[in-house]
Amino acid sequence: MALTVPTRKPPTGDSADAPVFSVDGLWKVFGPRAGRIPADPELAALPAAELRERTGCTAAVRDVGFDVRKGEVFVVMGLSGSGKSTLVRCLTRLIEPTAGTIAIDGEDVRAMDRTRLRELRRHRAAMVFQHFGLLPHRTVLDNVAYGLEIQGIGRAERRERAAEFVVKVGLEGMEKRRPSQLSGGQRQRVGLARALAVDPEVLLFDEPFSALDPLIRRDMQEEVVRLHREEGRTMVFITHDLSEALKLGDRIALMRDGRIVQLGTPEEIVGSPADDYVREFVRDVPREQVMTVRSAMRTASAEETGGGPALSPDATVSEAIEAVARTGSPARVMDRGRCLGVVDHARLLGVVAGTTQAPADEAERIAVTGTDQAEQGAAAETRQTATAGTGQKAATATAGQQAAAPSDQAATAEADQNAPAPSDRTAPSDQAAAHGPGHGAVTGTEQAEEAV
Ligand SMILES: Nc1ncnc2c1ncn2[C@@H]1O[C@H](COP(=O)(O)OP(=O)(O)OP(=O)(O)O)[C@@H](O)[C@H]1O
Repeated sequence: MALTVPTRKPPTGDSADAPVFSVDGLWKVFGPRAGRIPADPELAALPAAELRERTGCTAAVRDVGFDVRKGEVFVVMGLSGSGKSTLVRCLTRLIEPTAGTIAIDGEDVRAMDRTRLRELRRHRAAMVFQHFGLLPHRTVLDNVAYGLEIQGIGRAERRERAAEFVVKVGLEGMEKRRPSQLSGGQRQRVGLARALAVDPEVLLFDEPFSALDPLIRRDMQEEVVRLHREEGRTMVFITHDLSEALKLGDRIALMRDGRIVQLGTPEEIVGSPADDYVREFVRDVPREQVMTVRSAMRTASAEETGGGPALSPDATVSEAIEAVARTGSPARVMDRGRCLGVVDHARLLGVVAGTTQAPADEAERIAVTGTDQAEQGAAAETRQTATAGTGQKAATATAGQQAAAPSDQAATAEADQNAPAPSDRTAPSDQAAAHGPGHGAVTGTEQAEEAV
């Protein structure tokens, strides 16, 4: 598996740790009398197959809690059917949760009325689907301007803003083309530009690149990283692709059977898997490309602090291997002029071999054994960074409004999921809401337009 994990920087400023989304005890159960499942400890504890057999219900999301912090790329990863899409759709109630709490900037999402919900989806937390659902008879520029149009922004202003985002995603000169005159990757860029143009606080991406061929996909991932780095927007990104998760995520929530089995930075997930399932999941990841030197360093001797190559605590083990191989001596891990520790051949090999401890544990150990107070402070700080692991990467964007529109419609029509449903698969409206255009719920772009 080839990986290029971008160097991460923690967000700065007082609001860096303020959650945008706060989720607690969230359940989504599909099926008859779904509400009884979370309320009954015995039913709630049943494995998926047994639950289905006994109640006819599927618990797609089971007692999930997490915060999405401002400015981070929060990746929801898991195999097909693990509950990723359901979870993310619950955030804006495109799927109605069965139990639990969801807040955006402290506001209770479950208490929102229809108008407030519409406002939430259009302006605050917009969804970008796998198929961006471009309007075939409109030009690139008008497709990008479309989200602004449904926000009621005047023609001149929306075209000006749209033009700005067309440039931003690298489509300058293609403004007058129609979607049929674009490649798959270029179409994705139009969708991304449209999302960005409406300027939401959070962008929710549902496997936006999974239909692209590998090269275009990599291109688009880099585009997202670049845009995030430039604009620092909060993003929630669903993927079933581990390398995509490691590349894009500041933190990753790994899902299995509706639960989050581990939530952590890529380094924490790869370096310290929570259980055998996660360990198996990350087995083939090239650890040296994900782990940083903070997980490999040891305390420096007095002699070592004085010389040798210098690396930042965020440098990857792979970068350190290069530095150590080039100079033949241990490399110092430096933070604002202080030597936090050193990495040598043995420590670096330990990471590659998977025998080195988790980053947080390691930083803690160094904090305890460090040679002076300053070093202790620095190591503790390092641990903080490793744990927080948020980044300045990535992008801004918004939901394609025409993607949001049909889902809006579907969600509005949606029945209360706690009400009896005829079968395991719940009401058609729920399915539409659940999967949006990318899953074929509302596929026609004209339909989308009408819906607005
Ligand atoms: N409308 C529905 N009615 C009944 N069960 C559903 C419904 N939607 C989803 N499910 C079930 O909920 C579980 C989680 O589905 P979900 O689509 O959230 O998974 P996912 O991880 O996003 O999968 P994929 O990667 O294949 O999109 C699955 O078992 C699925 O069959």
